[in-house]
Amino acid sequence: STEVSGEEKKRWTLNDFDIGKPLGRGKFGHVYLAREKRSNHIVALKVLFKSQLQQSQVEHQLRREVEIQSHLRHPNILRLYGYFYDQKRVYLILEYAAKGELYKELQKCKYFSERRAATYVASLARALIYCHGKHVIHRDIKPENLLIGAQGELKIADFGWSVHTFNRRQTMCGTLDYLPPEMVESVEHDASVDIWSLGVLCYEFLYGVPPFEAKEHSDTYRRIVQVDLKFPPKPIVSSAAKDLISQMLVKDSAERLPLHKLLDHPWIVQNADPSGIFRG
Ligand SMILES: CC(C)NC(=O)[C@H]1CCC[C@H]1Nc1nc(Nc2ccc(C(=O)N(C)C3CCN(C)CC3)cc2)ncc1C(F)(F)F
Repeated sequence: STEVSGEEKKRWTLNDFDIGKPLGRGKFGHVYLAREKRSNHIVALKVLFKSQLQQSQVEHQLRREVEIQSHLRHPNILRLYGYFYDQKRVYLILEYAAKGELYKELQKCKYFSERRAATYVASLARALIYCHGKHVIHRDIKPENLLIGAQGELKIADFGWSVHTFNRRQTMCGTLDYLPPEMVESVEHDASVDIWSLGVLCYEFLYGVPPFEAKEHSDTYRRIVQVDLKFPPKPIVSSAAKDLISQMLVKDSAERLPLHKLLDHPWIVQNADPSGIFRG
């Protein structure tokens, strides 16, 4: 039937929630632990100030983030249950990730074991395969955008930079001729941008620093476009891991290792926990 379940139609308000401790600051406001009164469901409530959103002209980006993330259902993608707003703020009702922010965990550990890194990379690859299957590219895979669930599983969050690519041919019934430049350009990159970012993330999980880091932005830019990939002698990392990273950090996007092939790579097969949960 066309009837949607209550939750989609539901008009949320602040009165539906008991607000708990602050979890920290996001880009445009604070995030609080909260409990939905009727269901006692624990959520994270991200509060964004309209004034700041307007200043930074990110309203369209936020609308796209909400539209995209609310339709994605995957164990390694943070759920967006809904949103509401009042005079001054927009509230996002998000899944609560009990074990917090991955980048803090990486800072604490300096770098991860090969088993932990492979388990995380495999679960992210599965989440990205799911996204790409829905023509969604995340475009901003990095430690700051990853959270850890109660069982230690990774959750991709913050789809602020994601785009919904459509096959222009289907949408434009065959001809591209009538597309203005900005629409043709809008998807100049394809899903393989996420493969590159996952390769950078894998390197950072294992070495504690990203591969093309440099003091000046211009130097980082040059190292990226030249794919100036070097593996330091310490910490000691297996050649299988270096082989996988080398197959992902390839300049020609068509040559990057496809995500489904990543899941069959020896380093992943030998090190990743199939459940996506790192048990230490
Ligand atoms: C992806 C995005 C870019 N990042 C964010 O939005 C950030 C901005 C602030 C918080 C986080 N957003 C979320 N955080 C959680 N869980 C969480 C976070 C932090 C801790 C933690 O370590 N403490 C409270 C510690 C406890 C100990 N004290 C000392 C320090 C803080 C524990 C659980 N779940 C959902 C969200 C979400 F995303 F839904 F909002």
